[in-house]
Amino acid sequence: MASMPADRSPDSTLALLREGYRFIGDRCDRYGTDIFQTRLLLEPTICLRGRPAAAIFYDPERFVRAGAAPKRMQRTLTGVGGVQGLDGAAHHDRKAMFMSIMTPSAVRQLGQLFDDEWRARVPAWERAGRVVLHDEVAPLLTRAVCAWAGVPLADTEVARRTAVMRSMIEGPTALGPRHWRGRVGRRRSERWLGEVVERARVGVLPAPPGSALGAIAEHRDGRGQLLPRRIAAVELLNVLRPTVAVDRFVVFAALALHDHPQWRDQVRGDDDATECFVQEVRRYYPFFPVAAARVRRSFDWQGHHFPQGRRVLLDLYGTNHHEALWPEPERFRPERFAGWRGDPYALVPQGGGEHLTGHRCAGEWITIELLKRAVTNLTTTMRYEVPPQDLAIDLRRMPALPPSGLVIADVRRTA
Ligand code: HEM
Repeated sequence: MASMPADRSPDSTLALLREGYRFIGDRCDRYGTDIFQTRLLLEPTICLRGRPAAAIFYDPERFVRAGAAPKRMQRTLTGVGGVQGLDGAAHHDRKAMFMSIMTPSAVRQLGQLFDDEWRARVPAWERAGRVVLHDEVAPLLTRAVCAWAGVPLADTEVARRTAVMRSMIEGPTALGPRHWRGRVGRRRSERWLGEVVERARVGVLPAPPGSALGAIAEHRDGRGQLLPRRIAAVELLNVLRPTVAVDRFVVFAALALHDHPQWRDQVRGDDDATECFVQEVRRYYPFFPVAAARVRRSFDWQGHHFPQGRRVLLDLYGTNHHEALWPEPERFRPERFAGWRGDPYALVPQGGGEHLTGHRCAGEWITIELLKRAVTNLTTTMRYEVPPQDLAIDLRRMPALPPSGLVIADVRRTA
């Protein structure tokens, strides 16, 4: 059995928080491998990156998710009892519920709602002189996804609910008050959505057919049981929260248009080019650093032993920037996706493998649709300036974003 390179430090949790997205990649480069062992949160952990690694990581015969996610992540970002921590038949059943919502027409409908919100907001941006795109896009997504999901939302609630969902996204890696805001935000949101589910179940709030609320409130598990109210709330939040988080990708897309202005013309009126651009945004910019799992039963792979129960991290960012998969990985080149046939283990910003049978993100098609709408709006329905500001992305900060949130100025409608 080959010996696995190992970090010397007794625990590397602080190094991971300090080094951020490059924590695994830098060590792999240093050791000249795509696998090494370290200790995180005082537990031995195997870190992997690259395509072959992604292919085993997303093999449900080899890995399980139960007990893989750290508590601080569950208490802020994902919740307890949701689809992310399920395995086997329970996971298939719950995941089928999510995927039933993601029909092509439903995805388009959400795109249209976002588009309508965007266009309705442009006059306010014209009047404002300058706005922070990150702050502006999130409420549009909150409104669109709540309307789409069948969750009532008064105008007066939009800002608060948006802020709370953001706090959950920043919670897992934050320390002190920012982390606690994430926990409180999750508790409040689960209470709110638990009530919404209850009202749908008793018929006070009829859920539109095919809506996320309808699918989740009425879902019955393998034993014919409705989901407990809190779990239903966790799952409804699993639709709302990540949709609002698409705001970060929208900021990255706007940044890419700013840094590579030749793409403004290329994407205009060209759906294929827009898709290539959006895929490159998802590959290039940092979002989720890693995915976590545990070894189901001991096995050997590429001469290395994986003992049962061992925690394993797959470097999503590092796989998206792996030289063997992506020539010149540190260059933003949307043309690399022209004619791309897809590869479930190469482009993994939202996880890899299969949507239905594995833990790949349920909202990938939604993300692509919303990003395409945003790129089209940024290039065809308005023009704007990007004043001097700090747009540097610090890969040590998770989740990453340009510090300015991307300020745009002198917005004018063009369509
Ligand atoms: C903002 C962009 C998004 C990113 C970067 C993202 C990323 C991810 C990642 C990395 C995973 C975990 C994969 C794994 O465990 O191996 C995941 C899972 C998931 N995502 Fe997303 N996601 C996004 C948007 C969405 C949207 C829009 C939705 C729903 C509307 C969504 C719903 C889910 C669900 C339900 C899961 C759990 C799937 C499972 O465990 O089977 N995500 N996402």
